[in-house]
Amino acid sequence: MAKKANRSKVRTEFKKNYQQRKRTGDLTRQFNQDTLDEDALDKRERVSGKGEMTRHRTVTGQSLDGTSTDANADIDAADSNLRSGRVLRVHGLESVVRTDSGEEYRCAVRQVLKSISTDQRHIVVAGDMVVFRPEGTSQGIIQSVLPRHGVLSRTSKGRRHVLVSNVDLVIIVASAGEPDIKPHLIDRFLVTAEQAGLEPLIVINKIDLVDPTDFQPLLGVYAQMGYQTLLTSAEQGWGIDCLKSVIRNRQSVVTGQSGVGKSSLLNAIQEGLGLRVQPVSLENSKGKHTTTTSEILPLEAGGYLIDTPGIRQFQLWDVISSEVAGLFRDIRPYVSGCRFPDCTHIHEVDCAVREAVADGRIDPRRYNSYVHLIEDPAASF
Ligand SMILES: Nc1nc2c(ncn2[C@@H]2O[C@H](COP(=O)(O)OP(=O)(O)OP(=O)(O)O)[C@@H](O)[C@H]2O)c(=O)[nH]1
Ligand SMILES: [Zn+2]
Repeated sequence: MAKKANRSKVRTEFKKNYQQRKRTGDLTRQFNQDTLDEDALDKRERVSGKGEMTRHRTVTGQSLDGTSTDANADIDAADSNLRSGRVLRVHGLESVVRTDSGEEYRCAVRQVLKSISTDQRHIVVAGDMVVFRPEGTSQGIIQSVLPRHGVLSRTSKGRRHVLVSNVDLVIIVASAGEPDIKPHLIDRFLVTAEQAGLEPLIVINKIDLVDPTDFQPLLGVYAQMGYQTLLTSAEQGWGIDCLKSVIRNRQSVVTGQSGVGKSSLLNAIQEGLGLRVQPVSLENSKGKHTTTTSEILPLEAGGYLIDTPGIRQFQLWDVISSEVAGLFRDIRPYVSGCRFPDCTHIHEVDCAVREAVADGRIDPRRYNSYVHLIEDPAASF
């Protein structure tokens, strides 16, 4: 009975969303509020850039399509006192910025930047590329935030909260045992990565606890969809070199349930990354959240790793149910074959998705993940 009521709720939501998008002629757009918001912020920035902000505007404008090196060159031309760098972490009003040459500055945010943001918490986030004016050898003032890509965010109490920016790889860590693998949770993280337009890498850690061949069928399904997969043991050092080579020179975010070995993997990748590792709680085998602050960790081999506690629980993410099918790579190709354009692929007749499940073209376990995600988007694990 409760399930029936839930299905009808899901259907109503689908319809509402479909109709709204139809009205706005926006049926093909992937949900990417982040980009829109960044554009809006950028516009506000340019408007308020008149007069006092002229030099800042020049720097930002010239850096729009530039890499950090280009940005540096532009800045040198405009003002030799300005430097660029990446925000490693934000502590209240202070951000720690690292330059390309590895120097770190503790920076405040320029007052005018604060006034153009509707939510002051979002002016600067970990991962941002910023232009700052050094004051002394270790302090500075952030003048501008360069345009972001690969933004991960969540909505809390109706407000968007950017967790990290400029990400290009999401490492989804699961464990082969202790805690047991949860393919549904991997699928949820995959949907999140697809939604944000980021490349995912699926890592199954603690492979020392099981027979690796047990995982071949599961990994085969993911590989068939074009996802990169990797078996590791942080404890035994297995698969670590491979992981290192995949993440070299990229900015990767580490995600996954508590206790799967994220911190252990980071420590195995690079000694002294300094993350705390605690034994999995004996009572429930779920592990404790021992990592508490967001941080971009520079890698000796090049690139950055991001450990962000806020993205560990899927329910923190915004996923619009009518768009979920399009975020499942294996379900997406069938969606256009359904009789009803607002098909939920759960109970409708002439549903191309359900037909593909019935004759084995879609893995039934993946389809179950889809149904769970639609019926219980806020499921906790
Ligand atoms: N057997 C085995 N145990 C591992 C492995 N990797 C990590 N562990 C253990 O799993 C437990 C949890 O590891 P963490 O690295 O703290 O896990 P986490 O994902 O960072 O946990 P949170 O910080 O709570 O999110 C620790 O007791 C580790 O020693 C592995 O490859 N094999
Ligand atoms: Zn359908």
